[in-house]
Amino acid sequence: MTRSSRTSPPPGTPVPPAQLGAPPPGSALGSHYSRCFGCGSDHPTGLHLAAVTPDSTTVEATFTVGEAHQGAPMLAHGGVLAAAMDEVLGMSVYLFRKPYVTARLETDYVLPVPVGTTLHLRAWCNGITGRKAYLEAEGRVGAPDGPVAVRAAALFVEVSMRHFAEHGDLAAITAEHQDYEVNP
Ligand SMILES: CCCCCCCCCC(=O)SCCNC(=O)CCNC(=O)[C@H](O)C(C)(C)COP(=O)(O)OP(=O)(O)OC[C@H]1O[C@@H](n2cnc3c(N)ncnc32)[C@H](O)[C@@H]1OP(=O)(O)O
Repeated sequence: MTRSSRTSPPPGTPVPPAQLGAPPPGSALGSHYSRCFGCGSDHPTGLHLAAVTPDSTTVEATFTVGEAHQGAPMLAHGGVLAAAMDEVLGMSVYLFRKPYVTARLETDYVLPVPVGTTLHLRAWCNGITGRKAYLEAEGRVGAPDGPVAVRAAALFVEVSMRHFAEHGDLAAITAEHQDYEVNP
């Protein structure tokens, strides 16, 4: 992956261990919001990512490219592929049990991805320092060890739950997802 300095952890940045309260190894990861474009089951044309954590610190997910996800005829749109990477990266940082948002997302498109392809996604953390989490992900065609089609590197920044209350619809999130206190 070609990463910029903004998505590369400073030397010595520790990779955090699995957190107390993280889903146990092998757990399926639910959606954080049913209308989320990435993981929501109620989104009619969303990505419907199905994800598990093998070890409580990384995420593996699948996403099948549908007709609603085209850019060129019968090929996945690059922005949709970036969204899939953003989602799996977000799922992985969420394993560290704090709210984060994407601050920067870098993507390498390595292969064209036809409609009907199942991408096998994997995301992991390269380090967390202060509010900044450095993450990486890849998407492989057809199988977990298939050819790499997409790579991503990202900086996520920790926010408080007030971020969602002030800028979005906190009630809609907390109605479905009650393991965060708004005013801890
Ligand atoms: C309970 C369920 C919750 C479910 C959550 C689902 C979330 C799903 C994930 C998403 O979809 S996120 C959506 C897309 N992202 C956003 O909408 C974020 C929009 N951006 C912001 O809100 C703010 O810019 C941000 C919170 C990221 C940072 O603003 P702040 O004012 O809080 O922090 P600040 O600007 O001081 O930055 C903190 C640090 O990050 C660094 N930083 C911020 N943005 C950066 C950037 N783009 N590139 C590099 N560094 C960046 C910044 O330089 C600084 O570094 P230092 O601490 O070393 O000084």
